Amino acid sequence: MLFPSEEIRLNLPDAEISYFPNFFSATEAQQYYHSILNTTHWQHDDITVFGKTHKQPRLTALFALNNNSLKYSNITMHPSTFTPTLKEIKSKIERVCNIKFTTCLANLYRDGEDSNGWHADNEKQLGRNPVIASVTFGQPRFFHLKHRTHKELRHKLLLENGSLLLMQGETQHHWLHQIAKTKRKINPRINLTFRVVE
Ligand SMILES: O=C(O)CCC(=O)C(=O)O
Ligand SMILES: [Fe+2]
Repeated sequence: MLFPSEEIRLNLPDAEISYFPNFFSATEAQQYYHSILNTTHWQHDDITVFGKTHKQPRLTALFALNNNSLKYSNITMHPSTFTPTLKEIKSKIERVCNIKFTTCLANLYRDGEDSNGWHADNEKQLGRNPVIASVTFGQPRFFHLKHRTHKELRHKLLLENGSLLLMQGETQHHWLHQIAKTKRKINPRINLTFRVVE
């Protein structure tokens, strides 16, 4: 696919965020979902937040072209090499991002109890204005955004199967994002976030 069907630019101040709902076809998305789910060595790390240690509420895996580890929430993740499937996805995304990613952090949200708390992807190793390309395979989940200083500024969008969300510019300086828990009975979701890690 040379041109994704549609680009929706979020009209939010201090942010540069685009959403591509059907970046991958339903068939492609389903194939990728099963392939990644079954071939990934998922890890379940302890995280320490506010001095308390507990299991992260989701499974993760890190892939990179280099040896650079990824550090966040007192975790250091060491990368495996990219699989052919992940390389293929990466190059499809790079056609719209004009950037070459080094790293992919995969998240597996097993059910509605799994989540990702409020944060910004602003670690030094991601550079000044990180470009983050985030893909969804499987269960759609809501992505929440809130402005750091203008507390009334909030936004929520559904990340659908086969979609791509692109965050760039100063987004990580001014906005936090999360995937909230839900009480609904839902299927697993795989999220891939492509980044440049120095
Ligand atoms: O699952 C998502 O869509 C978001 C993942 C995320 O924010 C992250 O891994 O930094
Ligand atoms: Fe994030």
